[in-house]
Amino acid sequence: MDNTDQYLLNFKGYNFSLPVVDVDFLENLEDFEIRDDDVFIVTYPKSGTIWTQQILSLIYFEGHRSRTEIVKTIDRVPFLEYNIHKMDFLERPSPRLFSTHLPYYLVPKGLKSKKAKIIYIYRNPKDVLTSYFHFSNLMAITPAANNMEEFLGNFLDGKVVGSLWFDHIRNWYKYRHDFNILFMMYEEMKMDLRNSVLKISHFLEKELSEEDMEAVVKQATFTNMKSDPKANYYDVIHNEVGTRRNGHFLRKGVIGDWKNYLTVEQSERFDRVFQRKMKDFPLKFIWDVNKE
Ligand SMILES: Nc1ncnc2c1ncn2[C@@H]1O[C@H](COP(=O)(O)OS(=O)(=O)O)[C@@H](OP(=O)(O)O)[C@H]1O
Repeated sequence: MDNTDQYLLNFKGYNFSLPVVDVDFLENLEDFEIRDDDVFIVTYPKSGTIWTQQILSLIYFEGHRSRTEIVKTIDRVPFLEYNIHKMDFLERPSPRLFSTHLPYYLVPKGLKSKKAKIIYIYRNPKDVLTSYFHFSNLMAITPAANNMEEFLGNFLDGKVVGSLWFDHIRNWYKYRHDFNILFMMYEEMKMDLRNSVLKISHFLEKELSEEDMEAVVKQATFTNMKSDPKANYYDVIHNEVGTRRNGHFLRKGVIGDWKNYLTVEQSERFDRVFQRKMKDFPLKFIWDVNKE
């Protein structure tokens, strides 16, 4: 994977996906006008973005809950910096929902008015790494990850889209008081989806009826999303962006899959870096279904 330059665009110290980013848009991103009722999902890649896109669009749009309006999740909650459908964001009716992988220092400054809401989803980084490894082999727009050893090195060096996982989460947390932000953990969503949807809807000040809550939870499960063409990105990855092989964006959706892919040595190497970079970091991580 020594051809990363073909795939990465480093802009102001952060790596974007070169084939799908619009540099002119990035140049003006700081001044992108934020509305008070905008909602942003912020994630490091492979941490639960599509899942939260689905949850938010189900919370906000009756037509999505009832399955009467056929709009793909990616168009309901588009990526700010990867606007692959060239949507006119200024024309979008409120409330606008967005996704982004941006680091805290590159987001539009209007978010600092603390009116628009941000939901930051984080996931244990060994599962992020594992999910990312598979994603890199699947997608044509990322450098193929020849083997885990090589990918681990790139991940730990931040030579991937999203740059360093450690910096992303640490800084979003450090500067959290500058924003109106809720931190949610992928593993908690996995272990108690209902309660997580409740937390998210409280934060969004969108109280759901019992019936609507049921509909959201049911349609946001891994199994349901995997078989729902609006929610599983099938079209986006296979017919638009392009893949190298067969595979699904919704791969396994479990906690602790890293144990099937990292050797003991690789895991220990990861631990050493994690301990060094994350010491004093207050958020806890769940690495395994059985232990924290
Ligand atoms: N409903 C649900 N439940 C549990 N897990 C889910 C769900 N939806 C998506 N996923 C898993 O999230 C991983 C993809 O992460 P992202 O959506 O953040 O990817 S991306 O950054 O937008 O490319 C990817 O993880 P892995 O399966 O481990 O590869 C998806 O399967």
